Amino acid sequence: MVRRASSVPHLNSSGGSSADSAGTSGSRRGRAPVAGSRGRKTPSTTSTGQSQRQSSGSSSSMPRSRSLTNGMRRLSPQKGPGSGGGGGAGGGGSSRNTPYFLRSRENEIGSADTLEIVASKSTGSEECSTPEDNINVVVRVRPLNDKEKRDRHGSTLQFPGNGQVILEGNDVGQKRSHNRDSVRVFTYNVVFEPGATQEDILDYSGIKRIIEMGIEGFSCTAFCYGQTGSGKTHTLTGPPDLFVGKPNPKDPRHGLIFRSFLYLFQLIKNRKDVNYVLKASFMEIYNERVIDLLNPGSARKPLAVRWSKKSGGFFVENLFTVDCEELDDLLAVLEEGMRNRAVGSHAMNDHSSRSHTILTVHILSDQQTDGGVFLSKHGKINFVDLAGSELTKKTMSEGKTLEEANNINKSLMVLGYCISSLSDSKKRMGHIPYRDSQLTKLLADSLAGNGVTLMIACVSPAHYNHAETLNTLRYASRAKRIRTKPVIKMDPREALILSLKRDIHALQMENDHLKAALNLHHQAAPNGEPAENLLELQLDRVSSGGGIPVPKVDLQRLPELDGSELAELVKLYMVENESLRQENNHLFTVRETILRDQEIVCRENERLLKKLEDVNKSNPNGIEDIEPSQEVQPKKE
Ligand SMILES: Nc1ncnc2c1ncn2[C@@H]1O[C@H](COP(=O)(O)OP(=O)(O)OP(=O)(O)O)[C@@H](O)[C@H]1O
Repeated sequence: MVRRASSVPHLNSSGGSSADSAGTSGSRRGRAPVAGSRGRKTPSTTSTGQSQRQSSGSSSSMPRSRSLTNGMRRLSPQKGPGSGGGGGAGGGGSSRNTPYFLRSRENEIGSADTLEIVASKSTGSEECSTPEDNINVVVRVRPLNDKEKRDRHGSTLQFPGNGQVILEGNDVGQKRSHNRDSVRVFTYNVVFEPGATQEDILDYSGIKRIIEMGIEGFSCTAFCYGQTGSGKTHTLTGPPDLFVGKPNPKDPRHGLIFRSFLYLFQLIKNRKDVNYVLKASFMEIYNERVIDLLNPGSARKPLAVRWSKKSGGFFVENLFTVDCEELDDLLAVLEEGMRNRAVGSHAMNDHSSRSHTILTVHILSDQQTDGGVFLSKHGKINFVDLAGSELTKKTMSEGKTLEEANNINKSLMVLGYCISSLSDSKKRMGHIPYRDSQLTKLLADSLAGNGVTLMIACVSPAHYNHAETLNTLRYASRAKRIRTKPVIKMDPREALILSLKRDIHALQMENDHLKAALNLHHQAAPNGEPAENLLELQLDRVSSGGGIPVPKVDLQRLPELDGSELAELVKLYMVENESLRQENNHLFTVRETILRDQEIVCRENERLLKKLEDVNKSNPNGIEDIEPSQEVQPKKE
């Protein structure tokens, strides 16, 4: 049974979907990588150190099993249905009906349709922004697993619809107050019940909007948060056995990252007017050390996290960034990283992620604007799979696993502090402890800054996880209060030129419009009227006042210009701007004068008509002079 979102709230709890039941056999580690499993060519890789990227032609430094397409290519995608802004298969505009196990508040799923980019008007602006918005938070509830079913663990969650989830009961071991279970209601943008499929997450979580905005040049992040074993990795990548051997792209268990890649390529292929270059990196934060998952090396040497004055954010020095010319290249990055990430086993999850991972897709685009200026943007999408919070007593962690758990819990605690401070309107202006963990340093921009963020909170419905589920739901509620203001960051020189160009374009249009309007008046004016002479005179003055040559600029050449050339260019634009402004003011004055003259003529006409009427009235039997053309011809029978 499938219903539209608007009717969802009236329905009861879910039925399951077998399509999404995940197998858990196999291992992510210790298997031989499948080189060239997709028939790819040798990868071209670069390692980034902030803005300066070191070329790394050495094949020894390449990820072991990756086999990516060589070189960077500017795609010339073909236009097809759904092109232009990525509305195509996107966001909330899916043609499929909303499944009944998805509890959504109406209009909460974003898509590019709702995206309104507000270009800053001020000269020298470095950014295009959208209005301030809250972080989009959705909740996914996994099904009870076999063990939980065997042990007869009941569900502690209910789904009344309308984006709500009800948590019933008390923490195991806690005394019940007044013999009554407590009931807590939480509301999110969307709640995915246990029967939701991987495809539902793509269609209804808002990830499509994230991808569309990434393409538009925004910095976007999708992250999964939740206790260990709650389904974060399952949601983002699918079960681990998908990455063993040759992956089957049609497997319905593929997670959000795989599906997002497909969607991303579908969108950019439809944009004929833009050249795209994609690059990807994949890292993990393991015990507070950042490891490059595309180039871990045998020693798994950690990379440094540094502050960039230029971008005003943290970055990982010397992180590999792989050029991804084709979809297969991106998928190879995902597979390679999944094989290299740290996975362990404990009492609550056989394949527990022991690290936080961040897979980043950089989307560089070049688009020629109406004014002939090339506009380049750098959007990115981070997919963050957080390690799960865990109660070490429950997971029975010890030794290495215990150390990992402590680090995981510590960094999640710092993330919690940051989220809590950012969600408080007073505290958000104060100190936010981003620097206290590598994770928060690298997520700072996504959480507070100019990015677009989707949080998928994963929870278990089992009663014995009540405390952890409550924690996650509270965490998610807090995150929902965080407001961000997505901004496209641009090169300041490009932004300045673009802004001036935009002004000139608007003034030019105004100018054309005024001239056309004046020309109409000109034609309408009776011959010999003084207004015509005045108009000609004025228009002569206007056209002789212009004539400043419009400098042609290719933004790609901007970096080659030195300071004085750039200053000269900006000066020319400003002069042209000023001249157009003056010309337009002048045209406005001319128009005013003509309108005034017209009014005088109209009034004069009215006066004459009135006079004629009076004459006719005073001479009712008089013979009227009738023009020959106005004579009435006798009608022929
Ligand atoms: N929606 C789901 N449908 C079917 N199985 C699921 C679902 N979510 C999770 N699982 C299964 O539950 C188990 C734990 O999931 P997963 O490893 O994704 O949890 P996690 O939150 O990433 O845990 P950790 O933090 O320990 O890494 C896996 O066997 C996974 O396949």
